Amino acid sequence: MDEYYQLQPSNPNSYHFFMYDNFFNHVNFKPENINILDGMAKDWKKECADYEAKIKYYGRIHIFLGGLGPEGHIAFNETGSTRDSLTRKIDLVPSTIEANCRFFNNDKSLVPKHALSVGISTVLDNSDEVIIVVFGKNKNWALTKTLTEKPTPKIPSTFLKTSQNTVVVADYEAIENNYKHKL
Ligand SMILES: N[C@@H]1[C@@H](O)[C@H](O)[C@@H](COP(=O)(O)O)O[C@@H]1O
Repeated sequence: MDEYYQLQPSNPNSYHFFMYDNFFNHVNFKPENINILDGMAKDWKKECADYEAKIKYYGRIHIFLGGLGPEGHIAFNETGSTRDSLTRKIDLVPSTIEANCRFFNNDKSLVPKHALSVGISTVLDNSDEVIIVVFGKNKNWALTKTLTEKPTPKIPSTFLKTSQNTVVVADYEAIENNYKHKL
């Protein structure tokens, strides 16, 4: 769904590396059937447009499987992302850089400041099913807002409610919080 901008695929913190290390290296997918945004693309606009075109060419995505950012992002759709957003380059917000610096020796200066990401429309309008997994206490706020707020670009995950085909899977820590009474 997303990749850091200008981070080599061989970098252990890239989503390329993560996906190969945790999944693709253990299954027998044909390489030509693996499609991850190229964060190193010289022309990021073309890369993003080509990604959208490829999805349209194949018809639909059967399942999007993603997580939830601490301030309510889906993939890297940060605050301000609109319901009709498509694949594009995104400026990461401070809370995302803060949350992800745990993978970069806890050094915020090492976290890329931009990413390529599918948009909200890309996810919700092109898929049969969206599964969002939400684990941990630091997702309390975002999960509560996702479930209780009206859809708003301020918290892009609230747009999940505009699709009939979204399933949220959360652990107890993500649900049990100060906002529990509102759920
Ligand atoms: N770009 C990714 C998102 O796609 C992911 O949803 C989020 C939450 O990940 P996790 O569930 O591992 O906390 O982290 C990053 O910001």
